Amino acid sequence: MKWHRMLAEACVHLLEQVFDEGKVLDRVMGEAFRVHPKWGKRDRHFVAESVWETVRWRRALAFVADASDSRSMLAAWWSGQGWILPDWWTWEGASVATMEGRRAELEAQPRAIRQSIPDWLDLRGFSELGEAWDAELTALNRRAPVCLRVNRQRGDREEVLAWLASEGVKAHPEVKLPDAIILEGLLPKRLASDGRMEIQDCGSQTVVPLLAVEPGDRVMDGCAGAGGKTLQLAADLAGEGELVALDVSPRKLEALARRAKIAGVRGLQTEVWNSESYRKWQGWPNRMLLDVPCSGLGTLRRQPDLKWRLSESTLEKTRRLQRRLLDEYPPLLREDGTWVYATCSILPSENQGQIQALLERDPRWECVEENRISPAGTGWDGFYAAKMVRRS
Ligand SMILES: C[S@@+](CC[C@H](N)C(=O)[O-])C[C@H]1O[C@@H](n2cnc3c(N)ncnc32)[C@H](O)[C@@H]1O
Repeated sequence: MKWHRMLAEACVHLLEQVFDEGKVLDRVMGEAFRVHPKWGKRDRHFVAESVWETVRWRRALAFVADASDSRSMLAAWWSGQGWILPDWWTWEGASVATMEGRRAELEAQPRAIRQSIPDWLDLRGFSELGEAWDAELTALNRRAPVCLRVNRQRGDREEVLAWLASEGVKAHPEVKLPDAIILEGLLPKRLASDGRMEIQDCGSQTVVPLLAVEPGDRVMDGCAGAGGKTLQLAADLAGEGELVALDVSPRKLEALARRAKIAGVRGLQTEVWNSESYRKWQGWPNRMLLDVPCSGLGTLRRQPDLKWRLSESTLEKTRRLQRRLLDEYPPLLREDGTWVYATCSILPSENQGQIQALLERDPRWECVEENRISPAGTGWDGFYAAKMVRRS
């Protein structure tokens, strides 16, 4: 292991932005790579892995180091990799030898420490999921591979796999899903915006098929964001039918429009949700996706900083928004319409709990199918989707 002092110090600076300033890890890393174009592949790998894994294992590393400052936690992470720390690396916490002993004690610590999550979240998860919570946390603490969804409008999976192989990218199909490819490394940046495929986790790819969109449908994506699922809906429409993507964020809709152009999507309208939207779209869609804002707990593998930013009060605020969207959007549907409620959470209070509560306050609806993607059961991100129709 060859140490570069500037890179090690950069890790501290990045961790402070995440832990002390509450910044989003993914953005912090993206910005760091942008302002340090001279960092080579190995440098970037060292910084990304050190920072990412220290964020993921923050609490466990603080236990091992017996201190919670970033330098100590990094020392705990690096020494845990078997690396000999350089003399110039100083930290407040335990010595490397003491850390060895404390590492051996980690398994006997309470779940919140060994699985590295805040106490309130551990209580919440256990109260909702019971014994299954521990296994879900284990799965959510693993590193996630890059998953792709083949854009069927631009080619089939075999063609994309052959093309990736010709570009030197190792990949294999996910046999349980029709369009999914799992990479055995990272996707080179120059291939990412090709339009033949989108980066989309396997769990996420299970939501849109539940809506059973067919060419000719009028589809509304009510919380489209930057359009991961809108593009999948467009592929199901195969250029026949209409698709409107709504969101409260103009910035996300602009990103969606850019992605849609690259993917060759036709007939897509985007609209920032406003006071007129409700009247304008009344009775228009026969298919609707409501991929609502949620805690994002099912995606902790990909955004481990989330667990340090969430709180019981933000969770409650999110659940209130989910309830409001469940009341506001589905009445827009045509009489014979079908809609799907989805989250990337594994908490029943954001999932089946919201659907149950809706059925109690509005008996017009009926849930005809549910899909719960457990990270422990699948190795994918956690998702929930409920297919809803009007009660006959
Ligand atoms: C889970 S994200 C959507 C992710 C997206 N469907 C995808 O697959 O990439 C939820 C989205 O709901 C949006 N949102 C929040 N409040 C909304 C509202 N009242 N109406 C429409 N969208 C809203 C957020 O801006 C966010 O982009």
